[in-house]
Amino acid sequence: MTIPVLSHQNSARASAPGPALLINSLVKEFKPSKEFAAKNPHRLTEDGLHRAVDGVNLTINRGEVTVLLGANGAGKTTTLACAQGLLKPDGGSVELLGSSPWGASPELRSRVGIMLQDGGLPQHMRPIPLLRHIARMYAQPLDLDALVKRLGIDTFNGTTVRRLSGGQKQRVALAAAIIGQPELLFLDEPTAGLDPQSRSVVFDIISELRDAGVAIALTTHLLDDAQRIADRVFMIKRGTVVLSGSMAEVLAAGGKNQQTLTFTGGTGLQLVDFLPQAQSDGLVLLEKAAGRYEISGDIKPHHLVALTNYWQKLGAIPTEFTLAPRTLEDIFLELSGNEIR
Ligand SMILES: Nc1ncnc2c1ncn2[C@@H]1O[C@H](COP(=O)(O)OP(=O)(O)OP(=O)(O)O)[C@@H](O)[C@H]1O
Repeated sequence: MTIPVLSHQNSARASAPGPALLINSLVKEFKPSKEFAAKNPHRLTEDGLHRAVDGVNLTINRGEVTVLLGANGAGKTTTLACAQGLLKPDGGSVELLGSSPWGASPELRSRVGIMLQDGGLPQHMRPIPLLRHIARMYAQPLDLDALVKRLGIDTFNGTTVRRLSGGQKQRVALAAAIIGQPELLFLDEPTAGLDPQSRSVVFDIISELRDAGVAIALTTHLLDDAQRIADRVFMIKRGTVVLSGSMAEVLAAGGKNQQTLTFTGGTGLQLVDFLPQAQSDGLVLLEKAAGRYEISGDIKPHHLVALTNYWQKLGAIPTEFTLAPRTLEDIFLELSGNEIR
């Protein structure tokens, strides 16, 4: 099932000139909390401020899903709040559908859909009356009955927003963000907390919106989901973009022939035991958990031969063995480090 009406209106928008959102050299500073200032003196400006966004350049194209990645506190929400006109930056510029987002006209606002992390929905209303109310604010809303059925909202309409589960609130928040047929859609963690069925429906809806020409800016910590859905990636670390490009470019960053081999075997294995030349070939072996290993790098056929010879000598085979290209998660962890923020 696809979302009715959607393609009709948005296909014309997909060919509108220029990107849907253009952010140039964006800077946003906050007065830091005492705790932040004490723990991070090196991250304060000369004026004692915390520069949460430090020169971000970002483009969101029509007909594409763009994902913003970054550890907690990296500056994603602040960047998007500036882009949406909710925060005034201290430097740089933002063009939202060709105009400034600050003091934006109701007409401009009606072309932008925003799904917030906490839903931002009135707590006392039931979902369908709430969505009907929101739909009335738009000139050409989506077919409410079809949307509600698609997202399974009809199955919990007897409950007010306050009492909905996290995943149910997410679905209502998504419906509220797209019902006005936005040209540019901001989705904050759209698949967090969803069960597999709802997650799959949300993926399908996002793909259909993208195919209909909607520009989608998405933040998520679910890197599998990001890799599955996004066309373009911006990775933010401490307020600056550290990696950007198409998904294919980002996955190829740092070497095209990077792969990860995972297997389970006896504990305490040393790389040199079974792959004598592996270290000089630049491979890295990690024992991720007891008896569970990960070899990463430019893995060649002779490495696999050495590995199977080793197992033949032992008279054993691993209980699990996978060889896969580097994932977005591998790249994210390399760039953002393992430290918790
Ligand atoms: N109003 C504010 N006053 C002071 N500091 C703030 C304010 N808003 C955000 N910050 C700080 O700015 C930094 C960036 O926060 P932001 O919410 O943009 O991060 P994020 O990348 O969205 O993180 P998360 O993944 O946890 O949502 C954080 O250190 C945060 O504490």
